[in-house]
Amino acid sequence: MPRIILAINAGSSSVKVSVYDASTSEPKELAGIQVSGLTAPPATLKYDRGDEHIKSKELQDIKGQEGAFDYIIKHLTEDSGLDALNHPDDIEFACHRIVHGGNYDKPVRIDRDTYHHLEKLSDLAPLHNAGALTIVKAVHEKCPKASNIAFFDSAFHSTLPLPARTYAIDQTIATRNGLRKYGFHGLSYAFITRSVASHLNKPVEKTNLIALHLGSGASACCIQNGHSIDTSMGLTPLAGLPGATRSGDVDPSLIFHFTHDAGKLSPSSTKDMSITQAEDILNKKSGWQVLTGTTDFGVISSKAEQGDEKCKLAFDILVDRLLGFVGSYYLKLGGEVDALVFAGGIGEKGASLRRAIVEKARCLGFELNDGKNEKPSDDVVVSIGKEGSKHGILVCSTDEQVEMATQCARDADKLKRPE
Ligand SMILES: Nc1ncnc2c1ncn2[C@@H]1O[C@H](COP(=O)(O)OP(=O)(O)O)[C@@H](O)[C@H]1O
Ligand SMILES: CC(=O)OP(=O)(O)O
Ligand SMILES: [Mg+2]
Repeated sequence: MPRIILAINAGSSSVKVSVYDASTSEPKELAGIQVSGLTAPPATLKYDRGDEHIKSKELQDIKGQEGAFDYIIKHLTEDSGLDALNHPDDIEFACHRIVHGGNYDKPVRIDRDTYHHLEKLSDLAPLHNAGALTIVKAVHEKCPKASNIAFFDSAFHSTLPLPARTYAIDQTIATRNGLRKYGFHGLSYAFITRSVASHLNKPVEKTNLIALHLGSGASACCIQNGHSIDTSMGLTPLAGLPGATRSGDVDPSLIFHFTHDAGKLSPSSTKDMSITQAEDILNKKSGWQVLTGTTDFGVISSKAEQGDEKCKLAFDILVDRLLGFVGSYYLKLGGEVDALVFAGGIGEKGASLRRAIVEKARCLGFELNDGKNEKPSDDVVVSIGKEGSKHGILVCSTDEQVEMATQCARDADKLKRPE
């Protein structure tokens, strides 16, 4: 029997699942399925298995994350081309990307206690945790034989030094309420660190990177000797860089001048998650969407080039904020930087954004190979730097699902539910 791992990445509006055979040491991807558009129906299906590809197929009557997961399990078990998975009982592990993991510094099997603990953290990641926990519940019901494992986006940053993780506030209250920098996108940064070290032929423990994960949510990470020593997100994924619908850093007093109702409960609160008007505005009603009318940074970049003023401002804001983190992390690494790494949808596809950043970082010894920047190859890690320049510049096709499956296969004996 093959060892089947399902790696599940539940976003606020989509559920992505990859299926792996982990019978051998490196998990092999058998299929990838994604149901998107859950907040703006009709939902759409994307499916890839070998030569079989379905793109943007409209689905009717899919309700929420649970409905999407039901559909996904049915599709996978009924696909006659996916021999290894014919029944939900064939799934040995279900790996869940949980964005906020509080003090957890490694993956854990989800039992009743961990589940309730994670429920309490939902308020701190209002776009993410509640959706992921809905899927944990669905797997528990639909795939009773699977071991449910939580992989935390915050775990990679458990190495943050005290000054980097501490806010300058009353420490009694900070400790009591767990108010510190946690940092996120850690599964992606773990994948990036492992893949880039292997590309550079260096041990992970000697690899220093400035890594940028730029997707719907965007963050930067300073990696020294393979460990996170600083990152731009904070107590919640709102801090740092702006994103699709997030403001990123603002003066903390700003919200009280924006609305008199900042502390009131937002109508988008649910029984599983309470969220204030302030959190609603800064997490869901800000960022690229309100500045330009679209969340697609590809559209923003090309309109900016054509002279659209709103898009140009949004593009320049991201460049401005990114330069702040690149400069800061360069100093924190004492200039000993193996590479500046671009990842996530915007980092991987946004040639003009990469060009704008590297032009300004030229004074630090970063130089671009323009041809490679315009058309990086499909490899997992691609160099786009000029040969002979002081520091490397890389594009990494990051993959949070592969990272979960790899860690799960490595520690399978420890993570598996006792019979
Ligand atoms: N050609 C492009 N140039 C710049 N950004 C792009 C391009 N194509 C897509 N993107 C951006 O990539 C984002 C998706 O990144 P991804 O990492 O897949 O997001 P998520 O955080 O939802 O997983 C889209 O929202 C879009 O803004
Ligand atoms: C942590 C986070 O912001 O994740 P995403 O970019 O997937 O929304
Ligand atoms: Mg993402």
